[in-house]
Formats: sequence, C-alpha cells, structure tokens
Amino acid sequence: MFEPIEIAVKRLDGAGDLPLPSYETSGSAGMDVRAAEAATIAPGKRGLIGTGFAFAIPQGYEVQVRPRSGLALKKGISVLNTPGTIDSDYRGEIKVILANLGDEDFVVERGDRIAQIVVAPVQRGNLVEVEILDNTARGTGGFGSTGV
Ligand SMILES: O=c1ccn([C@H]2C[C@H](O)[C@@H](COP(=O)(O)OP(=O)(O)OP(=O)(O)O)O2)c(=O)[nH]1
Ligand SMILES: [Mg+2]
Repeated sequence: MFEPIEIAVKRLDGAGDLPLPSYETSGSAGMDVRAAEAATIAPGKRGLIGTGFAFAIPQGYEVQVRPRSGLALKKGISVLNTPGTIDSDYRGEIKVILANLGDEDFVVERGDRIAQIVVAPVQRGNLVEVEILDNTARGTGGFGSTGV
C-alpha cells in the first residue's frame, strides 16, 4: 500500500504559483496542504479555507483532511470535522475547516501549511435489513459501558 496511487490534480485560479501538496519526509503519511487565501480566525470561531486545488481521486480511495499536530499544540488549531472526507467523485476545490480552540486570533497567510491530507482505501458496505441481530457480549453497551 505504500506504493503511491496516481491522483489527477487541477490547479485552480486561486492557487497561483502555490506548490502542490507534498510529503515533507520520505515516511510522511500525509501531504501538507497550503492556504490559497489569507484568513483570521478568532478564538472559539471556525473558518473555511481553500487550498487552490481539485483532485480526481480514483474510485476505491478517499482523502482524509487531518490537523497538523504543531498547530494543534502551539496554537490550539484543529480541523473541525477531522478527519474531513474528500470523496472520490468530488471535483470541487479541497477546502479545510479550521477551528480555533486557542486564546489568540489565528492569522493564516497565503501559502501557510494549514492541514495535512492522507490518501486511504475505502471499503464500502452493502446494508441488508434484518429483523434480529446476533447476540454479542457487548450487546447494546456503549458510551463508557466498559468503564471510563
Ligand atoms: O474537510 C472537507 C470535507 C469535505 N470537503 C468536500 C469534499 C467532499 O467530497 C465534499 C462533501 O463532504 P461531506 O460529505 O463531508 O459533506 P456533506 O455535508 O455530507 O456534503 P454533501 O451533501 O455535499 O456530501 O465536500 C472538503 O473540501 N473538505
Ligand atoms: Mg456527504
């Protein structure tokens, strides 16, 4: 699975001369994506930031939008809907929803690396409706049923 799959990428008008998303090291799981626009996100607020690129992800794969730990730890910045889901049939601009959990304005400059994207295989399910489900030890236990 470490062998990369080819993903077609379109540079949108807003991308200008931004570099393509890329892996920062030879073992990185995620490619950092950059802001194609400036933004300021106040504490407790969220913002939608375009990356300037659109993908044609091969069917059977998705791209997940995830936070960068450095922004989370140092600035309190996360991806609100992490992991964001880029569907294989989406042809629009990849955008990032950032949430500011810090106590200062988060200022985004164009070109800043604001999140990372991870390519992942997708297993879809075919739901078959039944009257009775098989019994399990967990049963209907959830939400701390095994202790907190
Ligand atoms: O962080 C994200 C999440 C989603 N998207 C785009 C790509 C994705 O394929 C599409 C739909 O995402 P999702 O299914 O999460 O949103 P929805 O609220 O279900 O919208 P829709 O009804 O369009 O599926 O929005 C992004 O650009 N960034
Ligand atoms: Mg959806």
